[in-house]
Formats: sequence, structure tokens, C-alpha cells
Amino acid sequence: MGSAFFDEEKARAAGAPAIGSPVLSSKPSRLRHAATVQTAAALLWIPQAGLLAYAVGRTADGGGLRDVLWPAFFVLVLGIAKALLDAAGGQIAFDRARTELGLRRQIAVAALARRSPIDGTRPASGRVASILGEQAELIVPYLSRFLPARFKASAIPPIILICILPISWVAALALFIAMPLIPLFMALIGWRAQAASEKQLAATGSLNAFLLDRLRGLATIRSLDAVGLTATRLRADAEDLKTRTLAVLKIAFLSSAVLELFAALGVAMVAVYVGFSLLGELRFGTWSGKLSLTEGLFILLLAPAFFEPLRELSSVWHDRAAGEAAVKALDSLSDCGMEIVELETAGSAPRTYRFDIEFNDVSFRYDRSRPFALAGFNCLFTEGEHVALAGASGAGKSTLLALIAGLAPPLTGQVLIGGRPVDAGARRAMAWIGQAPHIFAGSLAGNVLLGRHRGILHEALALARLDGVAAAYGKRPLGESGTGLSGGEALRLAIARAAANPDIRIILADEPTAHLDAVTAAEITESLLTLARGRTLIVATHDPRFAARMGRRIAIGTQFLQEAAE
Ligand SMILES: Nc1ncnc2c1ncn2[C@@H]1O[C@H](COP(=O)(O)OP(=O)(O)OP(=O)(O)O)[C@@H](O)[C@H]1O
Repeated sequence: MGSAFFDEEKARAAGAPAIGSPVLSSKPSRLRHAATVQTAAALLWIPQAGLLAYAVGRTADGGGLRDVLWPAFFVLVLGIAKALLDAAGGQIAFDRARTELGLRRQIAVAALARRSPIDGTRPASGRVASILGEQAELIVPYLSRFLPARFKASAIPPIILICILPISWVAALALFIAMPLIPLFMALIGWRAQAASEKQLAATGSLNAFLLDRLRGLATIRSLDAVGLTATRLRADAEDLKTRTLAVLKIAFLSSAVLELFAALGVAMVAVYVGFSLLGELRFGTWSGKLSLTEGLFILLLAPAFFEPLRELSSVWHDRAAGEAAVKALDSLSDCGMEIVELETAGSAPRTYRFDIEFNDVSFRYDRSRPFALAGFNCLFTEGEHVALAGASGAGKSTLLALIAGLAPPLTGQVLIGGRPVDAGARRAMAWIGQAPHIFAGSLAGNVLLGRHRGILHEALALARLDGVAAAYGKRPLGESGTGLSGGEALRLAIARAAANPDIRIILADEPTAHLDAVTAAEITESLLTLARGRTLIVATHDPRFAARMGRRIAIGTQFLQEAAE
């Protein structure tokens, strides 16, 4: 089911990291290219500073216009090259980051699509929407800004140091002393920042999940006068999120303040040394006696550039914490849970043989802590049979239907359809009619056809006895989640959907007449029986009148199976 629209192998081949891989390490070469280009752009400041210092020095020594114009021209050319390189590097990094995000999202969506709808441990929809839509976006600044900034911060300061050292060992020493303090403090802060970001993202996810859940159940909340309580809980959650967001911001401000302090100290030390050297007060620290104006200016121009990459790293430091937390959150969506049966592509061609359904010694339980929902179950449903599954509530009737549909694999034993495990071909021939079918936003006809050809619409509506309702609605859209349709009409819509699919050979119905009045239940029964002519119909039901219309009745018990031919 899930793999029908996403090929994980393809995504991997395109460079997506494996599910659960905590670091974004796939195809790092393009990011390294981007970082190299941006580093080259930043390094162009060194010749620019040299040219500027030379021009000022020559002017001070009484040079003419010629000594200023040529350096000015080259400074301009280098400036243009620097801007172009910087823009190109930024674009490459951004493109790569968006591609990586897309692949990560695809993997998470594919993993979610594989999760069985009967898996109670599936992440809440609100949390999934928050992670996939909002939190995942934090990966882009992490990749496009933090990783290149880290590369620049590790490459540029040493190169500038190498340029300054031959002129003045004191200036180089001042920068060298200030440099390691910054990464040290950043690392200490970053360690706290990631934990804070993870907590903040978790709080965002759970607030979204809570909000979506309560919005869905707004009618229940109002009818049970629980609005106040819900609002109090929502306020508490929002307060919690506020506290966590402020904690993240506090760390972000702290890291900026620490960096600014050390950067300012470093530049100030160099400026004081250069100033006093030029005034002739200090006569040490160079390899060749006195510091000239050109040399002093060159050092002064390079000192802020020495700290610039570290400053940039600090400004994106928070992106790293948030990005890594987002990667973790996205990966958590790919955690293994109960998965639907793998639908092999080989079996995806329409099946032409008999659709007998066979249970061979099938056992199933939802998780280790629960008792078996089905234990050692053996049964054969021959094609075209109409079977009622009876049994006490919780006996395992819905579970049996779910196993036929391949919504989960059996723990032991086999479920075979036409002698083969459930595959795409068998799935295509199945219709599932539950008690509360999902109604999509849109018209009634659109909901019945689900993209199929309109030619079949009239017949499907007539079979489900839904033509009157359809005529009343016309092209008007149905209310959200089918508001405006009665329970019986929603069920008829589900029957019409099945009738609109000509490939249906097996109909699985889970208590279709529950909660309906006797007349509507009888109508639904008739529609289902008409739909099931020449097809297999397996119905889990507590309705004795419906069960009496079936060809066979099977009593399901947790520990036993009793079959009774009618
Ligand atoms: N998604 C689920 N996750 C965990 N346990 C489940 C899940 N669905 C059902 N169960 C448990 O499995 C057992 C069988 O449930 P099942 O829904 O198959 O019974 P049923 O016969 O269809 O019941 P009913 O007639 O009330 O619909 C029950 O103990 C139930 O609590």
C-alpha cells in the first residue's frame, strides 16, 4: 500500500540516509563544495585588505593617484568575485539542503504509510503533521547555514593567522589566544542548546497533537461540558511550550553574547598593540623592527575577518541544535511498529484465479503485553461464500477481517488468498466497509467515485439506495468528515464506493448494521447482499437478522473456534 507511491530504495539511491540514521551524512560532497566556495569567497578579503593597506600606506608616503587607482580597481574586481562566489555557495548549499529535506520527508512518509492502521502505537496525527510540515523545515538552515559556517570557522582563522604571523607574532599570538575560547564556550552552550531544542520541539509536537485531537472531538467536549477543563489543559501546554521556547532563546542569546565578548576582546588587543606600535610606544612583536602603516593597517583589517566566521558560526549555532532535534523527530516517525503486509510487486497484476481465503493455524496478538486476539485459527472461505462472523465483543472478529485485508501479518501461521499470501492483486479485489467510513471533503459523487470513471456512478448510487440523497445534494460539497449525512447514509456511501469498483471480488464488512434502526439495518443488509452477488462477503456482526441471511455462520472465540453450518 505504502510503497505504491514511494520507492524507498530510489530515495536511498538518490542519497537519502538510512532510516534512523541520526546524522545527515549522505552526499556531503555537495555541501562541502558549497562550503569550499563560500570559504574561497571569504578568503578574497585577504588580498583586498592587502591592497587597501598598500594604497593607504603609499598615500601616506606621498604617493600619487596612480598608487590608489590600481589597488582600488582590484579591490572592486575582488569584491565582485567575492559576492558572486558567496551567492553561488549559498545557492548550492540551499539546494542540497532542500533535496535532503525532501528525501528525509519521503522516507518518513513511506514508513508512516507502511504502519498498520490497527497499530495503536502510531504517532498522533497532529504530531506527525507538526513534524513533517513545520519542524522538518529546521533541517534546511542547519544544512545550508550551519555546516558551511562550521567549515569556514575551521578553515579561515588559521589561514588569516598564517598571513599575520610573518608580520607580527604578537598580533598573531593575541588572536591565537582569543580563538580557542570561543569554540570551547560554544561547545559547552551547544550541549545545553540541543537538549533545550529537543524539549521545545517535543512540546510543539504534543501541543499540536492535543489541539487536533480536541478539535476533532469538539462536539463531545461541548456536549459533556468539558470546555473549561480542555481550555485549562491547553493553557498549561501552551505555557509549557512558552517556557521551553524561552529556554532555547536564552541559550541562543547567551551564545551570541559569549562570542561577541571574546571577539571584541581579541580585536581590541590587536588594535591596542597596532596603535601603540604605530605611535612608536611599543617596539617589539615584529620580525623586522618597527611596524609600518601598511603592515599595521593590514593586521587591523584582518583582525575582524579572523573572528567573522566564528561570529557566523555562533549566529547559526542554534540552527544546529534545532536541526539535529528536527532530524531526530523526523527519524522517530520511521520507528518500527506494526506494519501492513508487504505487497510484492510481482503479485500486483490482477488475479484471474479463485479467491478462496485460507487461514492456516493463524495466531495474532497486537503486542506482547496483550493476550492473543486469535490463536491457532484454521478456516477456509471459498470464493462467493457469504459468511457471518459471530462472537462476543473482543472475540477477534475485526482482527480476522484485518488479517484478510493484510493490515497486519499474522504472528504465526498463514493467511492465503488463492493459495498465495495477500498481495497487491488480492488487495485490489477487496472492499472494506466499516461502521464509520471516512468521508472526504468534496461532493457526494466524488466521494463515491474516488477518481473512477463517472459511467458507473448511477448504478452504484442506485445499488446503495443513495440516489435520493445524491439528487438532493447535487454538486454541493458535503460537510467536513461527512457532516450532514446520517450514519446510515454514510454507510450507504461506503457501499456505493465498493459498487463503483468493478474489480471487487471480496467484501469485508465490520458490523455494518451496528447502531442502525431496524428499517435502515434491513436496507443496508439488502444493499450489501445485492453488492455481494457472485462475490465473497465476510461480515463481522452482532445482528442476528443479518447473520441469518448469510450462507454460513462462524462463531469466533478467543480460545476456540466453533463452526456451525446453517
Ligand atoms: N488496534 C488494537 N490495538 C490493540 N488491541 C486491539 C486493537 N484492536 C483490537 N484489540 C484487542 O484485540 C481483541 C480483539 O478485538 P476485535 O476488535 O478483533 O474484537 P471484535 O470481536 O471485533 O469485537 P467487537 O465485536 O466489539 O467489535 C480485543 O481484546 C481488543 O481489545
